[in-house]
Amino acid sequence: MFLSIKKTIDKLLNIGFEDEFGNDLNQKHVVNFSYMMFCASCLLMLVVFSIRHMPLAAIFSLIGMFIGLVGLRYNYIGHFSRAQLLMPVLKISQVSILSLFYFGTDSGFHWFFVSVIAYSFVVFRADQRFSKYWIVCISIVLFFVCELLGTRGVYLTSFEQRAVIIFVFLGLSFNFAIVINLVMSRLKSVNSHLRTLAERDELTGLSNRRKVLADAVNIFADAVINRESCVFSIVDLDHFKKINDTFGHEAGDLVLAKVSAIMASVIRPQDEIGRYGGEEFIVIMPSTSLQEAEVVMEHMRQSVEDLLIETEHGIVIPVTISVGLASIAPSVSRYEEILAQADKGLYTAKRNGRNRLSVQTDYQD
Ligand SMILES: Nc1nc2c(ncn2[C@@H]2O[C@H](COP(=O)(O)OP(=O)(O)OP(=O)(O)O)[C@@H](O)[C@H]2O)c(=O)[nH]1
Repeated sequence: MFLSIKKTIDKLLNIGFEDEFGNDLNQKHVVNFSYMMFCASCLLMLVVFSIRHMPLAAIFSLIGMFIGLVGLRYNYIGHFSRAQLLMPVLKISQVSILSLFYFGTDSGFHWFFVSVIAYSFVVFRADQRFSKYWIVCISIVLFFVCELLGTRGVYLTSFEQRAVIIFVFLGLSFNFAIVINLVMSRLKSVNSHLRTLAERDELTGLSNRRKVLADAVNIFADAVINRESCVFSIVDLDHFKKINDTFGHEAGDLVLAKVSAIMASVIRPQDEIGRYGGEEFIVIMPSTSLQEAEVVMEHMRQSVEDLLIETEHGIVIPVTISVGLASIAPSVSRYEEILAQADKGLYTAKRNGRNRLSVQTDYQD
């Protein structure tokens, strides 16, 4: 149930926004949330004033709610700056009027100025310092005005005033809980997006060099600790320069993307693949013997050879790969040694005519 409430709140806060990673998205969510809270409070006051037969105050609440909806709409249709600025103006007016003239300052209703200050710090960017500090200053001054004037609630009994204090406490807690939650979950999603960007190769969608080498370190360490076999393989597209020269760089990119996709689809779930650089890739196969690795890589070689890559002019580009393989050995203490060995295997495969595998076993070379 808690999850479905959270999902509904998330959906509400996301209305009007794509799941993007723009700078302002977090602020937009907080602005959305603030308007929703503001409209809900206006609705509540409308009910209270109607029950208490206070038509003028009820009309004010209605107008407040209408302006709140206008602000919400500004946010949805992209007038973010207007929405951003209108909110604190509304909130400051609402808190001042209700605190001074209705609830009385004994109710502590003016503590809601704290939420205005928090809003300013979350929503305004560094280049909007001027607005931010003005709003903060006005909120602080009005808070002290309320505190010093000490007006009594005109229409409230002392019991009702206590109820307002509890309402202020709960309202502020809810406000802070949601705003902090919004900021934190936004930070988390931006973080994971940045990590994906930092670890992915843009063209092929595979792990980039940094990520695949980090995987290599971890898999190598696990293999050493568990005394298991593991195989590193380096894959290189054959005559790729010729492909670029004949069909153009764009066609070359297309070939890289297609070959990467097919290679990623034929490796096993436990294997890791990444772009080492240019038209070179690394495949790491943990807990795998050389014979098993050969089967996987031969399947890959065949799948690439069978691949039909057509240019936009309908010309089929023939593409093959050469593969060097090397397995962990008792004498090896660094993963770079297996990689260097696999690279020797690749060199042999190229020298022997390309479109083939070459297993390198002799670390003495
Ligand atoms: N289109 C495209 N080309 C790239 C990219 N990265 C590297 N290249 C090209 O890949 C080519 C690699 O050429 P070489 O290293 O001579 O290798 P090769 O032509 O594949 O020859 P062999 O490896 O000996 O079969 C160079 O022309 C690079 O410009 C890329 O991201 N996109």
